[in-house]
Amino acid sequence: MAIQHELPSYLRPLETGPWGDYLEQIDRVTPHLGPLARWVETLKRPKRILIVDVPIERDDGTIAHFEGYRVQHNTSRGPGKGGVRFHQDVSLSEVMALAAWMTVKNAAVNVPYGGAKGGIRVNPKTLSHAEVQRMTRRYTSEINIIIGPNKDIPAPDVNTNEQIMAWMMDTYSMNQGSTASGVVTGKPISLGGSLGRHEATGRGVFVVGAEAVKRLGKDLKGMRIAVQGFGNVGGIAARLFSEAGAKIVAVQDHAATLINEAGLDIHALQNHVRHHGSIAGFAAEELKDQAAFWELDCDILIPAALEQQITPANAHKIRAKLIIEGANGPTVPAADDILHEKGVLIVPDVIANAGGVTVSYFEWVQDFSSFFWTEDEINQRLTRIMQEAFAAVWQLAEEKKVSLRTAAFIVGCTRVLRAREMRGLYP
Ligand SMILES: NC(=O)C1=CN([C@@H]2O[C@H](COP(=O)(O)OP(=O)(O)OC[C@H]3O[C@@H](n4cnc5c(N)ncnc54)[C@H](OP(=O)(O)O)[C@@H]3O)[C@@H](O)[C@H]2O)C=CC1
Ligand SMILES: O=C(O)CCC(=O)C(=O)O
Repeated sequence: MAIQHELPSYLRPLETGPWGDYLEQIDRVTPHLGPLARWVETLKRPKRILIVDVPIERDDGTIAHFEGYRVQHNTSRGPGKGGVRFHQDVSLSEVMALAAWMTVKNAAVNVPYGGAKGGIRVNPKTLSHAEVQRMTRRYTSEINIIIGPNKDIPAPDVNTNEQIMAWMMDTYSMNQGSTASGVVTGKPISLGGSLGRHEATGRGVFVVGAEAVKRLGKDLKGMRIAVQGFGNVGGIAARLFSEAGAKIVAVQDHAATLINEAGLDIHALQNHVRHHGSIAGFAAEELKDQAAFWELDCDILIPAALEQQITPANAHKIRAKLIIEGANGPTVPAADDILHEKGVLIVPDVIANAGGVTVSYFEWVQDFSSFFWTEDEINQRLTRIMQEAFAAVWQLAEEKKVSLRTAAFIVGCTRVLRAREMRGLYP
C-alpha cells in the first residue's frame, strides 16, 4: 500500500499562492465599488470547500490516495460553475483562486452562474487510462453531494476533457438513479455536449484579441504571436489567429519551446501533438532555454498554460505590446504593475478566456430543453457575447482610467455584490 508522506498542500499558507493574487486583485477593485464595498468580504472567502480523499486501486494492485477538491466560491447569481483540473500542482490555494476567478468571469460576461472549481493533485500522465477512469469516478462520487445541474456544474480544465466529463456524468447519474446530462458541460456531443464547446475558449481568446487589435488601430494580418501552452486553449487560439493571417512565431509547452520567424505551421503542429502528446520533436527550431520564451520579439503574447507565469522576474523583459490571457491567473499583480508602466495592454483572463464557460452555458440550456443548436448559431452567439462584454469593459476602463482587469472586475464584482445585497442574509 502506497503511503504519502508529503504534508497536504492545504496545510501550507494560502496567501502566497494564486489565492493571494486574487485577494490583491479584489483589494485593487474595492475603491471602485462604491456602497457595495460594504459586501466585499463576501468575495474574500469561499462559500463552501470540500476536500476529499480519492483512493484508487492501481493496475498493479497497490492503493494510491490523491487529494481532491471542489470549491464553491460564490453562488449569489446562480449555481456554481467551473472546471476540474488534474495536475500535480493542484492545491487548495489554487482551486480557491480558480473558483473565485470563475465568480468574477461568469458575472463579467453575465452568464447566470456563481463560481466554482475542482481538481485532483495528480499527474494523470503517470496513470493508465483505466486508473484515470477509476480516479475520476471515485472523485465524482466523493463530491456527488454538492454538485448537480442546479447546484454546481463541473467542466473541463487542464488535463481533463470530454471523456472525463462523460465518466463524471455517468457516475453522478448512477448515484441519482437517472441520467442527468446537465450535471457537467464539455461532454461528448453524443451525450448532450454542445457543438463548438471544444473550441470555445480558444475562439473567445481570438474574438477578444481581434477586438483589442482593432482598438489599438492595428491589423492582425502579419502580427507576430507567441503562445505558451498548446493544449485546448493555446492550440485552438493559435490556429484561429494563424487562419486570420497572423504568424505564430513561438509556441511553448511543458517540454519544449519552438520558434519560427516565418510562422509555425499550426495544423501540422496540432497533428504532431495528437500523435506524440507534446510539441517536442516537431521539425522546427527549438529554443533551449525555456525561460527565454518571455524575451522573444513578438507583437502579441498569449499565456495559455498555468497561473503565475508572468512575474516581476520576466515582466520587464516582455516585448509584446498586447497580452491576451488565455490561462487563468497567468500574471501576478506585481508583474501587472510593471507591464502597465511599460504601456503593455493586457486583456485579462476573466474576459479573454470566458468563451469556454459561455458555450458551457449554451450546453446546459440545450440539455435542459433537449433541443440542440447548430454550430453556426453557437459561434455567432458566442462572438456577440464576447464582443459586447469586451466593449463594455473597454468603455468602463476609458471612463474610469483604469486597466482592463480593474474594469472587468468592477463589472463582475458589482453584479455579484448587487445580487448578494438584494438576496439578503437571513433564511
Ligand atoms: N479548457 C477550457 O475550456 C478553459 C481553460 N482555461 C485555462 O486555460 C489554461 C489552459 O487550459 P487547457 O488548454 O484547457 O489545458 P490543457 O491541459 O489542454 O493544456 C495545457 C497546456 O499547457 C501546457 N503547460 C503546462 N505546464 C506548462 C509549463 N510549466 N510551461 C509551459 N507549458 C505548460 C501543457 O503542456 P504539457 O502537455 O507539455 O504539460 C499544455 O500544452 C488553464 O489556465 C485553464 O484554467 C480557461 C478557460 C476555459
Ligand atoms: O466551462 C466551464 O464551465 C468552466 C471553464 C473553466 O473552468 C474556466 O473558464 O476556467
